[in-house]
Amino acid sequence: KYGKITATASFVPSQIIKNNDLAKIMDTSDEWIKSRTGILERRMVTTEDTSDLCIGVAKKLLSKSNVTANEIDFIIVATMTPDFATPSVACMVQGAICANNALAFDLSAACSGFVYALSVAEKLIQTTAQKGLVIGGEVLSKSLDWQDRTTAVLFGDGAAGVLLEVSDVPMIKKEKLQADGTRGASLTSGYVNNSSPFADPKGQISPYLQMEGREIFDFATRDVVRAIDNLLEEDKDKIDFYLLHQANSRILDKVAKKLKVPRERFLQNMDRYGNTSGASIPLLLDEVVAAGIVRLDGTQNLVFSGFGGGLTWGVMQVTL
Ligand SMILES: O=C(O)C1CCN(c2ccc(-c3cc(CO)ccc3Cl)cn2)CC1
Repeated sequence: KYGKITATASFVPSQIIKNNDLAKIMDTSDEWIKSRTGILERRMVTTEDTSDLCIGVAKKLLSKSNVTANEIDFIIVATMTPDFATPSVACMVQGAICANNALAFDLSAACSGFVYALSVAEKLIQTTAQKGLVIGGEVLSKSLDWQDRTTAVLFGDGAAGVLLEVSDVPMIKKEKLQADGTRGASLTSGYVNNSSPFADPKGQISPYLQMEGREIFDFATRDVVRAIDNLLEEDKDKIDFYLLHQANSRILDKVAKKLKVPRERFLQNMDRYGNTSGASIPLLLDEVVAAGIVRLDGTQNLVFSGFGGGLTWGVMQVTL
């Protein structure tokens, strides 16, 4: 028994924020953002929260397939920006679509979240489950320090996901999920300071996203490249498309070069969405499936690779 992606869907806020919209409120420019990241615009919520975006994805996945909500056995949401610590976004989705037979939990692996979640979901199918939803969803705009131009311009809001159903054909050919907590301080977000009347109010830690950009950039172009190389070995040329976490187009340039793979095999849409962390890979997948570039007919070999906070990184070779 294996998991197979039988549908993809995405749900993004309607508000588009262009680079020049940011240049109006902080000391940055379209030129800087475009040249250093490849980002031209991104979506930002007005009133929606992560649960709203993920519920939108779930509803679309059900309507695109002939699967009913009570047939869903599990819902996993990969997010680093949940509405609440509890209830999980996954539980909020479960309630909203009345998937009353589904277990539901959030998975916290930042930009590796979708790959981690897809791997875990596949294990549920290999043991007991038949059908489930794997969704990556973020409202990063609520985590950003809007006084810090080095991070505020990089991120966007959005959600996307897949319907996974049991199949006799293996989808995941190879996978490797990794973490390095000793480097976790390079990318932090969402710290909640203790405010108990009995606590010692030690130095307050910022609740906003903070990133050592150079460290993370180097991590992406070293550790992640090594992980992809080690996993694929001689399969590199068999891969039709690489769907990497959409953090920065210059990173895709460097990774393609180091892997000696044509750059055009590295699909991208961060130009229109920015870095949407756990949503970035499913958002890209849904777009290229909708465009007919990727087909869910078992004829194409893809690589999914997420990398980011934790630090975490994950590589998966799939045949969709
Ligand atoms: O060119 C410059 O000065 C700067 C240099 C730093 N840059 C970076 C650095 C790191 C990331 C990034 C972030 C995450 C978090 O999801 C994950 C993975 C990555 Cl590789 C994105 N951009 C932007 C342009």
